[in-house]
Amino acid sequence: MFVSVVDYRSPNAAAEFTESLHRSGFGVLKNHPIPQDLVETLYAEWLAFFNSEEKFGYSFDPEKQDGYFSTQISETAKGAQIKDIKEYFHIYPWGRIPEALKPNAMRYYDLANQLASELLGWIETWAPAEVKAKLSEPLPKMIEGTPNTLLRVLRYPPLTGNEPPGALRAAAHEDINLITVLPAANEPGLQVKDRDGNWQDVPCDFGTLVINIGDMLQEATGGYYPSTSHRVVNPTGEGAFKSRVSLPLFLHARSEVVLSERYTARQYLDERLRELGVKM
Ligand SMILES: O=C(O)CCC(=O)C(=O)O
Ligand SMILES: [Fe+2]
Repeated sequence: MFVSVVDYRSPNAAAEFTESLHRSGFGVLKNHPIPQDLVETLYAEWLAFFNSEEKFGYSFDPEKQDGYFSTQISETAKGAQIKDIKEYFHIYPWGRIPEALKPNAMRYYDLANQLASELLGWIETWAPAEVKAKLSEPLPKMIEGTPNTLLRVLRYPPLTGNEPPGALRAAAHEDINLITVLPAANEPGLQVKDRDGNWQDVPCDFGTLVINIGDMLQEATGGYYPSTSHRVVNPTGEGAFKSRVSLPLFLHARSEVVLSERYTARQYLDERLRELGVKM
C-alpha cells in the first residue's frame, strides 16, 4: 500500500510509520492519543460557526493571517487557475477566535502539538545519518515555542451545481510547513498522488489521524521525506448535499530556524504565501 495505516501502540510503530512517510509523504495512525470525542465536538462547534453570520466579524488579517477566509477569498493552489470550493478559519494562540470556541480549539491545538513533537522525534530518529547531519537543530526543537503553527478549520460547503468547471474542494497542492496533523474528516475525498502519477484515496476511517510531510521538511531533509501532492475531490451522490469539515494543524518552525543553505523558515513561508496570493 502507498500510504500505511500504523497502530500507534505497536512496538514497530515508529519504524513502520516513518517508512510510509519516506515512501509516500503520508502515514495514517490509529489508536493515537488525540481523543475522538474532542475532534467530533470541534467539527460540530465549527460547522455551527460557519453556518452563522458571526464569521463575517472575523475577516482575515492579510498581514497576520489569522481569522476567517471566505469562499471568495479562498486559496488558489500554486499553479492552479480556479479557486478552491472552501472557507476556513486560521487559529493561532495569539490570534482572534470566538471566545466560546476557544477552550476546545486550544485543547486540541496543545494535544496535537505534543503528538507532533513526538512524531518529529520518530522522523528524525529513523532518518539515515546523512539526512540527520543536514538538520540545523533537532526537529522537535524547531517547533518549540513557535508562534507560527497554524490550526486551520476548513468547511467545504455542500455543492450547489453552479461551481466553475474544474473547481475542486481543494486543488492539488503540497503543504508548506514541516508536517501536518489531520484527523480523518467527517466525509471522504482526500487523495494523494502516487509515484506513477495516479490519485489514491488516503485511508480515512473516522477516528484515524493522517500525517503528511510538508515542503519545509522536504527542504530540510534534502528530499528524504517527500512533500507529496494531495487534493480533496468533490463528492457525488448524497455526499454533494453535505458539508465536509476538516482540521489540519500545520506545524511550523520558529521563524529563525535554518531549514537549509537556501532558507530560514520565515523566508520560505513568505515566498510561498506570496505565490498563493494571500500575502502582499
Ligand atoms: O481537508 C482535507 O482533508 C485536507 C486539507 C488540506 O490538504 C489543506 O488544507 O492543506
Ligand atoms: Fe494540504
